[in-house]
Amino acid sequence: MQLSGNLKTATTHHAGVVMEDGHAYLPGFGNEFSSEALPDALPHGQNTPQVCPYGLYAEQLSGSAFTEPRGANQRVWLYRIRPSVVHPPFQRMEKKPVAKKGDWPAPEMTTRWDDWAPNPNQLRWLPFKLPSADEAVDFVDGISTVCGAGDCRHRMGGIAVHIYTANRSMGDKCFNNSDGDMLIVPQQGALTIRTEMGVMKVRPNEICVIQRGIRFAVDIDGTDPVRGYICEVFGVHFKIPDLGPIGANGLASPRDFLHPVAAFEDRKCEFKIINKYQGAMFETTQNHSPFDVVAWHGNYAPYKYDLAKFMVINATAFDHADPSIFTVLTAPSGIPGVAVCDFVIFPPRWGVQEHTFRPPYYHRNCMSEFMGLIYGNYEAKQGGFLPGGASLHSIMTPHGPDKQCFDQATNEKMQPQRVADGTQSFMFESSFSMCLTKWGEETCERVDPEYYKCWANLDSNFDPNWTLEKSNADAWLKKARPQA
Ligand SMILES: O=C(O)Cc1cc(O)ccc1O
Ligand SMILES: [Fe+2]
Repeated sequence: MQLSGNLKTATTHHAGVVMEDGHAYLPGFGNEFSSEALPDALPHGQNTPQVCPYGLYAEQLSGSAFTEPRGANQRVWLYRIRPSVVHPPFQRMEKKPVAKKGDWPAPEMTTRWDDWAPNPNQLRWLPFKLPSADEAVDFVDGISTVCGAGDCRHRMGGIAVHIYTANRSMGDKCFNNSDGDMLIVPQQGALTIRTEMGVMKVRPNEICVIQRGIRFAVDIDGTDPVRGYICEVFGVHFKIPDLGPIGANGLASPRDFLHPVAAFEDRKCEFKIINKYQGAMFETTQNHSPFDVVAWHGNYAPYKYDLAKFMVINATAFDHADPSIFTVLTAPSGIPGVAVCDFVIFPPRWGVQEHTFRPPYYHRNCMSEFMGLIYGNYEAKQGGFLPGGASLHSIMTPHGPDKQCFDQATNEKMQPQRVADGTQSFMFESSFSMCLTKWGEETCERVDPEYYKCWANLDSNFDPNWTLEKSNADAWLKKARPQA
């Protein structure tokens, strides 16, 4: 398969499974993979022979401390044409000038959380602006930070939520994020992502994770603008959640996580490496492609996942289950059950509960909830929350269904009905109290000042003369005990 330049993919027993996007992948969450683009490029029986096959260099990329327990230990061995260290020194990148053309706001990626004042209000963003045709913006140049918290300089964890927009491919330029793992959620337009481990195509309603330090370049089809969301986590890695009483099957299945197969290019060229290190951007230009890994083995590799494959588990009798039942991936903090980030989706499904206010309940949470919409609409807000937009309900910030949703859900006939058909919304739920950035609250010019009004007409329905007998409210409980 010819992918770009003289990129060659695996042709051996490590060839992976060719999926309908035309690329080959290695399935299985957390597996130990082996992949070689040329036969016998992986050394047999050892990692570092005196001379590697094909004259390749062996290089280890560690995603965990050497001494972490086996279940948490992540590393990959790369067999490459040149070691990554062959590059001129990185230079600090100039701050980008404010965009003049169109009304697309100049992007700003940051991990400085104290530059902007806190705001405890409910926030909603209209769809983030896309670059106009006369602005050439690639994926890494088009990233802006909306909110986040925590420190990328230690392993205690942290989170940053970014929006990306782009209308150009990165070409001979790649991104090396030294700070965190990136969960990328395309909302508009497909991404073809070249990585050191191979190529992945990620379309809207698919997501991918590219771990810290893995070099990657994002290409797009033509110049149609793309947009999406990124959740960057510091010091931790995403994993699929434990299932507890659900059993051995359900939610996201390990076999549906797809990793690229080895693909390399042996190309002399001016190749720019962008390095985000301690929140600052650096660049260098080397004289060859960094995508020169002929073979690799290990368990530290990017992956993609199709959200349509999520096996939904939900309440089938009464009441509304907490959204944790929809967790696709979790980046755990050190505290049991507490996440740096849970990636939660609200997938199409049946709603069948009876005697129940079916939409999300009103609540205040000790977690931050950042939501995005890939397509369609969100079940608790039929209007205003639009694809490519977002909302943030911060720690202890009250929120819940809007007036229209409340009225509908309190009057609707309790029969099975499809929920969220033709839609896909998601949430980055974090135990961190996230700070807004200047870009997020001001520069992007997308904060909807009217948001609070969607709850304003939720009037009192209080009836002091209400009685249990008159209301017959417990009839359904009695029905469940016919012998009594
Ligand atoms: O606030 C939201 O819309 C997200 C959410 C959904 C849900 O089903 C229950 C709780 C919750 O926070
Ligand atoms: Fe919520």
